[in-house]
Amino acid sequence: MPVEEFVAGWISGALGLVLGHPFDTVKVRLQTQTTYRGIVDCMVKIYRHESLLGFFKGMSFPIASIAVVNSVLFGVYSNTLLVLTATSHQERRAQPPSYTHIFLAGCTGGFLQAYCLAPFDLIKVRLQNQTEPMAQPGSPPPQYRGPVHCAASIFQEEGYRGLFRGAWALMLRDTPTMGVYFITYEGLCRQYTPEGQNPSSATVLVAGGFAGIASWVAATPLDVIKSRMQMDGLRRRVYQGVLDCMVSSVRQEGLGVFFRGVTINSARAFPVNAVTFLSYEYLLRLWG
Ligand SMILES: CN(C)C(=N)NCCC[C@H](N)C(=O)O
Repeated sequence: MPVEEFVAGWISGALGLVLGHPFDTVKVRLQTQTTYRGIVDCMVKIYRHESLLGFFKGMSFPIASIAVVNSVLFGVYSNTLLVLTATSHQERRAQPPSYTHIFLAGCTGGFLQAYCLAPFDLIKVRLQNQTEPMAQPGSPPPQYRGPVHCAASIFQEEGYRGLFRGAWALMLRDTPTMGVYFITYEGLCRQYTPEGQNPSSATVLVAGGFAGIASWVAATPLDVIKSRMQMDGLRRRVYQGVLDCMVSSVRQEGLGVFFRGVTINSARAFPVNAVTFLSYEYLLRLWG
């Protein structure tokens, strides 16, 4: 099994993650807390109460986990295409796979990455939702002192299964939307690249950016539900499951709830995924 795709997926994912984390913090707050009036209000409040560091809460863990998660996504995607079409990454420009194969490979990558991502994403969301200022002498300590403490507390209170809270919503979110992600990327690259050639850096940046936006617009409804399921049970259980969370969220907040965070998700998705795909393609060409 070729491993370059796994390594390239890891490095490119880490670059994208650092760039996108401040947007991600604002998004998670908007989706799970009602104290903010919008993106700007949320950013101003985070900056005033928690300083610039507030935007980077919960980042150390995703940086470590991106090694697993993004490499699983890109590695499984590419190796599934290899099984389906018997072409390696280098051969695919000359013999492009069908969109059905690309979609199936993307869904497979998304499904498997969601399983690896679930505990890391839960810890990230719990840490991002802590509104206490960081390292202020005299202020009450936050519930979780850091990612390891957060993981240990969840494990102690809720057992191994607690670490997978929201995992179903995450799998439902990621399986089809990763198909959308790779189809958009490949479709745009093919559209703007002469047959048989590699796409230019500008094409990769634009196609990667739009692939990120398309997949996140499709993913946002389940992203909201996923974040709520992950925050559920901190004091008492509110939702019985994914469906119950959807129904009660719509009852209380209307259909618009499914698009909470869509603007910030899209603003984050463009630069993150432009950089992710550019570094991924660059590394594979370097090693190929
Ligand atoms: C849930 N969806 C839609 C996605 N994860 N889409 C692919 C983008 C992956 C990238 N690491 C990012 O975080 O934007």
